[in-house]
Amino acid sequence: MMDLKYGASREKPREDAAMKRFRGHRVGQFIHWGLYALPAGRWEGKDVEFAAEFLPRVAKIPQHRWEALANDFTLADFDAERWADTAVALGARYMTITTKHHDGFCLWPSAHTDFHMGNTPSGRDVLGELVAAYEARGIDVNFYYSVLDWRHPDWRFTLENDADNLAFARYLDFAMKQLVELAERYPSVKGFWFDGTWDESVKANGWWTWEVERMLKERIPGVVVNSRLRADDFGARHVDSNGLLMGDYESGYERRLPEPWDRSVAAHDWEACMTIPQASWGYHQGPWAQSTLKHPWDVVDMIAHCTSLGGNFLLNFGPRGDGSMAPAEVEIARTVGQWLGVNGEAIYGCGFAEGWEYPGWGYFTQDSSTGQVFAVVTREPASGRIRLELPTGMELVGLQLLGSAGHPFNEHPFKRLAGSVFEVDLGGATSAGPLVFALETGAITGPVAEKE
Ligand SMILES: COc1ccc([C@H]2[C@H](O)[C@H](O)[C@H](C)N2C)cc1
Repeated sequence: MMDLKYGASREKPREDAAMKRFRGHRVGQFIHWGLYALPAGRWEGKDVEFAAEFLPRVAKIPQHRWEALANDFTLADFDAERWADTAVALGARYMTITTKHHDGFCLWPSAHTDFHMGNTPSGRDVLGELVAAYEARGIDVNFYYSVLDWRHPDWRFTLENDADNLAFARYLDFAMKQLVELAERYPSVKGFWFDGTWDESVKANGWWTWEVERMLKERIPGVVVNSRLRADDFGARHVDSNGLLMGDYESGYERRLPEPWDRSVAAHDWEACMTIPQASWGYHQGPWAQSTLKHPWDVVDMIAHCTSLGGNFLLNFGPRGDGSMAPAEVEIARTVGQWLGVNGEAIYGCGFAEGWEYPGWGYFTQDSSTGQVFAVVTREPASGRIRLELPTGMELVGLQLLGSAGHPFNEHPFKRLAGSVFEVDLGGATSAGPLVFALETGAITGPVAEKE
């Protein structure tokens, strides 16, 4: 093991109450909102693909024209209560909001820049309104903060000379001041989601990333920080040069999940973040985005996939320029939330089911406190039957289809194929969306007649 000054803070996952709470949430609402929601991927009458929040870079928009958007950011239809209601509808237990994205615009009245909400027509403190509305509903709030800042004069992608080093030192000082400001203004925030840390300039300043994590944890005990913030003494990111995870959970899964399903992922805490369109985080009005919205059952499959490997799933919403949520995204939230309303006991507070192999037709999840195992069937075989392979020596005693109150364990048709292998006929089971069974199991006590 190398002796690192700015490496991982621990070798094992955090087991304190705040981390257990974050881990048990399993489902979060990501929100990307800023000036980019106004053009929404269209500039000078032309749709620009792959560019909602990236529009200023992709369309090479002059800085002064981008900054002028602040004058149109009227928040005419922004209502934090309605946003929070969308999170409730989704069944989200936490929300992560872009306080400042790569363009440098701040959703709070920062004292350290002029590019913020205070210099817009409404002057409203968007972050303050959101924290109040979400916490009133018992939903934890986390802050996304982009270290990358395209607007700030002292930002550097690389450090070529002393002048660059001096400028970037000023930038890191500015960013630290903004992070202290966020921690002081909104002390109830539960986590920080850092982004924009892939450039050489940041990787060469692992000490700063270590200092940021230390400062936040000093000011907000229990606060949860993602792995994207951290670089170690040698510029290694997420995982330090000794192979240990930095930050409190791995956050490299962006618009992808662990494929193939691999139990080793369950060794540490992690979170996958996902867009509803194929690839747009900010609202993009064009068919490039709007024709690629995920189906609610795709989202349910991803939620169960993450839970089965002990990870959280953060589904992104891109509100429109006027502050209204996009109706199509709200509809998806409602459908997923209705499914979670019936089947959430297989997700919330659940994780990796030790000893259960990946079944192919869906996922096994296990309640971390009761040990109850669930089968989430997201890819029903054409045969209408699933092969249920229990850990060796275990007996399937019965199974309960969630949401079918009164459906006693033993009624559902299943038969033993061999030893601890059973087949369940899904035939009669009906449910809105993927089926979930609570499994009642026991130890095999006597000889088992093997099927010929
Ligand atoms: C391909 O390079 C990317 C892709 C996504 C990102 C940003 C997105 O704007 C969004 O904030 C996502 C979470 N982040 C990684 C940055 C660089």
